[in-house]
Amino acid sequence: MLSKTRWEGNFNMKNYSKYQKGYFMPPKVDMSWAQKEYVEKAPIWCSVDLRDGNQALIIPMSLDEKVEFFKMLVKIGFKEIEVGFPAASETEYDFLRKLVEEDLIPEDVTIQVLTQAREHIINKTFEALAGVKKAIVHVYNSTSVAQREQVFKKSKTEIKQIAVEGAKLLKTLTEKAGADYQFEYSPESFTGTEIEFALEVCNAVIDVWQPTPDKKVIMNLPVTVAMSMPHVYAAQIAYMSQNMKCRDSVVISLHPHNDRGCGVADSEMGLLAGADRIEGTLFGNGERTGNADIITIAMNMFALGVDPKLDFSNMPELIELYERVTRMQVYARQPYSGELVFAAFSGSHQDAIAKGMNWRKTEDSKHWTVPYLLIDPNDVGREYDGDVIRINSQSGKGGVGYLMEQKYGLDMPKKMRENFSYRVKSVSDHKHQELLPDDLYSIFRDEYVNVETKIKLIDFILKKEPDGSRKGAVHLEVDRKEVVCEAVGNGRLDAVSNAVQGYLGIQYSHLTYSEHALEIGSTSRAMAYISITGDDGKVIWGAGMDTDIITASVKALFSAINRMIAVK
Ligand SMILES: CC(=O)SCCNC(=O)CCNC(=O)[C@H](O)C(C)(C)COP(=O)(O)OP(=O)(O)OC[C@H]1O[C@@H](n2cnc3c(N)ncnc32)[C@H](O)[C@@H]1OP(=O)(O)O
Ligand SMILES: CC(C)C(=O)C(=O)O
Repeated sequence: MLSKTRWEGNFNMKNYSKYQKGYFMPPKVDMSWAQKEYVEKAPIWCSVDLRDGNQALIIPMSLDEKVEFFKMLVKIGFKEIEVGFPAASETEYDFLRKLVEEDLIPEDVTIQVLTQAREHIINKTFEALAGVKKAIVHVYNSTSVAQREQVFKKSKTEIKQIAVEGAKLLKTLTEKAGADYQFEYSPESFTGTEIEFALEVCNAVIDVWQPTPDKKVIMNLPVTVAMSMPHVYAAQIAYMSQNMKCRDSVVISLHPHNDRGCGVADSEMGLLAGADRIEGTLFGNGERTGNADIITIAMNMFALGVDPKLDFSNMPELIELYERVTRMQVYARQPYSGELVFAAFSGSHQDAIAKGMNWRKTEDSKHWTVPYLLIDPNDVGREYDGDVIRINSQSGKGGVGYLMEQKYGLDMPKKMRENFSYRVKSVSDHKHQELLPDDLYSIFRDEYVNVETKIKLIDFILKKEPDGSRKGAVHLEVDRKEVVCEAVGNGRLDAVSNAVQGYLGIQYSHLTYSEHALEIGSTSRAMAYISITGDDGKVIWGAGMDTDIITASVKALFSAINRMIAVK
């Protein structure tokens, strides 16, 4: 958390005229891509976690941490991985060497390295690549108005020359190494560059590299800093895609940062507008507000029925590793991965989810349509019990009942669920905290099951009369004194009920009753639920648990009676 003193100063939100549009619309704007509804096929994914993500960390990853992260990226299914900026530091350099020397790069994975378009940095990068036969060498220089004026203090021609010289050096050194490297160029700060100039620089680099459809180059058009709404970026991508030289020999790649919170939207719209490849990171880690979150882009495809060709089925494992090695945190509401993204605390959501889940069981529906859940949490390794229905004072009977049924096999009557859920809400409200399933079970057990505060069942013997009624005796303990009462009734429960009402001088009506087995087998127990209505009209619920079903029902009755007496 930022310390309070950091916030002292003169802030002026009225000063918005200080800001102006820093992006450039293409000379011809084509928005036909906006007719497409969704991204129909997985792009080429390139993880830049180990470079862009890593360079933004307070403490960059150690060598071992980078190796662990790399293995996870491979497991997820990335085929292109930017492993670092080998000229940046010893760790970056050594990491690349370790991958090579310990043969950690699978056959079907291509590593990528980043270099500035500066001779000594490129030389150092190639030194680090010694012995690597297949790689993507990615060179960049800034082309934006601001960088030209303020940082490089160079003309457009000079800036283009930096790119061209860098491109030439990559070609020369690759030929010298006899390697099969693919080339990538980024007009860094593309979003602040006049679009025609960006195109001119890219085309000049293409002229140097002379790609063919069999040997494509990658032109990466980064949102180094997000400056516009996503449709503007997409219009820029459409223009670049339509006007770039040798388009069939060029892979158009996107690398959106998230300054405006639109990294994912920029990526998706850019793909619709003609891009082929996405550079991004897991959970959107990266400079400032981060890079585009590849998990979200991929899972958005998945949620529309498209195979994203990346596997996020074990999100909890991924989060554990990511948080440990980056020392960052996955935000609780991060799409698809945050702790709370499948959680429903509010009653009406829980009720709809519980009904939706039950509907799926009976309807055998092919497509996932459960309300409030975009995807099935199970698909990304999340549990319905602990992750979806979560209980606090906003919860309702639907969710509470669903949890009690799923977790403990307790199928309470609907009205009892309601009664219990109000009890649960009250506990949560007063404690001001979330309640876990075990807390719910404790409340249920303490409040409703085998309650013996005033009267306790010791035994009962009832015989069936020729007319079908029951007659006999009930052995009770009342206020710790043993008593035996005569019992007569239509059935066993009715007989016991009549005996107790007579002995205690109380009255109630409208007895409702239901029961079910708790476990299957010889040692199985039964659970019975009973409600009684007092002469004040109040409905009181009780539950009884026993190995014998009749005893369970009598205990449920006694629970209800004891609870009724307690509130009087
Ligand atoms: C948007 C992005 O994320 S791009 C990637 C950024 N990532 C990083 O910078 C992390 C790794 N970088 C580093 O470790 C260091 O910057 C190094 C080792 C690469 C270079 O270090 P240094 O040369 O000491 O410093 P620095 O990067 O500040 O160099 C600045 C000089 O390079 C020039 N420069 C910067 N980027 C480029 C580029 N892409 N191409 C050509 N020249 C460049 C600047 O104009 C400046 O020139 P000047 O010395 O004439 O003023
Ligand atoms: C090097 C480039 C692609 C970059 O990281 C950026 O522009 O954000």
